Amino acid sequence: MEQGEGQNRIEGTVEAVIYQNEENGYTVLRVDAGEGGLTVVGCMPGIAPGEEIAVTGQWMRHASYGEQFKAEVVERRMPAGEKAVYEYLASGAVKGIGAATARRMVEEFGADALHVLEEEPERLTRIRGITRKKALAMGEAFRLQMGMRRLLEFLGENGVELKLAIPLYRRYGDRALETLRENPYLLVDPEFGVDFSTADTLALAAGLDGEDPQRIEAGLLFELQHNLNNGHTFLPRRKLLPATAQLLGVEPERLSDGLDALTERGEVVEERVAGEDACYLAELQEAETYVADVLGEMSRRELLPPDGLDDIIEGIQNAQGIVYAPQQREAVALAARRQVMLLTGGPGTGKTTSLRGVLALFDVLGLETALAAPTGRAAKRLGELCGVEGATIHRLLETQFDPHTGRLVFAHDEQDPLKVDAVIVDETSMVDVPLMRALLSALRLDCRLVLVGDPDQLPSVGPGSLFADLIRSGVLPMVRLTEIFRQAAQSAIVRNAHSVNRGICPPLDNTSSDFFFLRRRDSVRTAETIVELVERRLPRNLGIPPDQIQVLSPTRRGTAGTAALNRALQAAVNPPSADRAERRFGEYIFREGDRVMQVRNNYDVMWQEKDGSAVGMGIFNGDIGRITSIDNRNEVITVDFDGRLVEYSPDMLLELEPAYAITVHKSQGSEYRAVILSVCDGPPMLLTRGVLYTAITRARELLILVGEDQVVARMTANDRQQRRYSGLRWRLGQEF
Ligand SMILES: Nc1ncnc2c1ncn2[C@@H]1O[C@H](COP(=O)(O)OP(=O)(O)OP(=O)(O)O)[C@@H](O)[C@H]1O
Repeated sequence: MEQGEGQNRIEGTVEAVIYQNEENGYTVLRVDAGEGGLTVVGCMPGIAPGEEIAVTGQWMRHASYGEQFKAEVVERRMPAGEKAVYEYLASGAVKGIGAATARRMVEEFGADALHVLEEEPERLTRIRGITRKKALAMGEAFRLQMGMRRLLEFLGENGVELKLAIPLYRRYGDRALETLRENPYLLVDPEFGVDFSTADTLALAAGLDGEDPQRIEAGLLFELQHNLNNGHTFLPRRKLLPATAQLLGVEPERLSDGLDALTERGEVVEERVAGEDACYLAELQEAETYVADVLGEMSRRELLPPDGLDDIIEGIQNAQGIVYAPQQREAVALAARRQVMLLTGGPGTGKTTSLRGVLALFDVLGLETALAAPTGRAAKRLGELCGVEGATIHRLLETQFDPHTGRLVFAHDEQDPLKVDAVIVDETSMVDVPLMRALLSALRLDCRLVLVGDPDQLPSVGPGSLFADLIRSGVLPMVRLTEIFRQAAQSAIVRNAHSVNRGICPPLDNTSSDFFFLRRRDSVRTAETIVELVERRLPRNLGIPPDQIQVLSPTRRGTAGTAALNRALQAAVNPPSADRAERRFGEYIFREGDRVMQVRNNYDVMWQEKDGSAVGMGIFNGDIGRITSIDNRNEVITVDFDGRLVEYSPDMLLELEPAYAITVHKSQGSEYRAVILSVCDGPPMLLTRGVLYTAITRARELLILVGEDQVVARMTANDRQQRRYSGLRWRLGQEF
């Protein structure tokens, strides 16, 4: 599709509804606008033939369907006149009314039929065959529809995305419009995801005073919510007040009462934590306290080790065909004595080998053990390494949507705990506080827990620096593996990862066979080299096909950022072709054969195994797949995620991005045969040691850095980590 220019307005009568998606309201209409039929597309749930509409939007050219009008604001007028009312009712627009009933209604009430239906449905009983019960049900169905329509009009008039009508309705039912008018700030809830400024404009336009308590409280909650994305579980009062004051354009002193009101109502918890006046969203405070309490409790519990533990470990070593180093032996032995433990270490220090040892021990002890990881890829890899199935934590807990709140809930919790005796979690550095809370609440009281990870990897995207906090608290039983095994030490990838971690810039002299540096003096040349490596050099010279190479960049922006690299790599490895369909979506052109990534957790999307053998739910942030087909007629893009096929409708495309190049942050928890990292100048916040270390440790066989050597040196030296406000370590310390 090509985008036309400027806003246009058309008016007409709906002739036919060609397509309507019940879930998200996406609709394709045939509209009679006086000069023949037009195609209008957009979010217009419940719209029906016979309705008069006035639509503001833009003309677009669709590759297969030609010109169509994309609606942004839709004003719907009720059909007037007997003919239009009849057509509207006969179209099936109102549940329970078909053509025959429509005819009788118009015969009886004329053009007033709709008024009767909405205001005095009991009068419908005058029509033969309509009982009182049925009449009331018809009236109710119509009123519901009118509610949706008015809600849509309100959203349209206020420049809020129309597609929010559906989730608003799901949450608030027929009181949605009223509730929204009373409190426009509810749109800022993460479920609706509207900018604070949009909701604020709406509220101010409706006459709310700039210092109204409602506005101030909404601003404070937004600021706390927003800062979860920066990894903070709380904000100190001394930061929260000025930040909110700036957001709202009011004096900080004006905010204290609002904060007090929120605390009184229990939406915010203010608590003295590690010398700060910590302000928490209530659920985060609860989650953090819960995690500290439960892990503190588990840490104190000592278990009786089995008789002959040494012999058992001996047997496990023999079965694995290795001799444990002392630290590894200690790890397995600790798992026999404690209910919870941490197992940490850098690459090649034998974490996985020890984890397998613990798993084997639990097996000998007759414990049923679940293996889990925070991402799908990490879970899969863990399963492969251990020879048993690994699951994502979300899958283990069985994610469900609460249809009333539209929020995510887990099937397993204190009421319905997991039926396992032990859980081993890998890549724990990626687990945030709310997810750990959910996991802990689903463990039986005597369930064992082993948390494995590398604390020097980038921290979780979500709030908290959980794994690092657990380690630094010194409260949990822990084994830290430090010895790099000979086999691993032969790899320059492993050696250099460790040296970066110690702040020593790795040698960039290309004397190894798996770690290379290609010096390029600017980002244009860097990008060219990266494309050449993926397109020709690695496939031809080393036999590594493009789909086993992952290009990484610390940043999205700039010539050597992921956005530009994706365009360049797509043009090189999957160029336009007559036999590969494509579809434009925002700034992207998706094409059959493209490598793509799901960028949000979507728990209620359905996948089907390629061979049709199984179906399931859920595709997660960071999952990488390939577009197998683009059906522009039905507006469906099919993506193959390692054998699981998912169909993306237009509204889901927001969750899909090209993945020839991805940011280092998105690569966490995944491994690739070959990794190419672009190292060009950029903001120091992104050029950190943690980013370089994480990127290097993603590579299994080959790592190539392309760019400027000073940038590599600077990244190695830049050990600044953005401070995350979190009270977990402090709370664990208080426990003892
Ligand atoms: N006790 C041992 N004796 C000999 N080799 C070992 C021993 N423990 C581990 N290794 C070898 O060292 C290498 C690294 O071990 P492992 O994969 O367990 O480390 P890791 O910490 O999980 O590494 P990564 O984080 O890179 O996956 C492997 O090749 C493994 O076979």
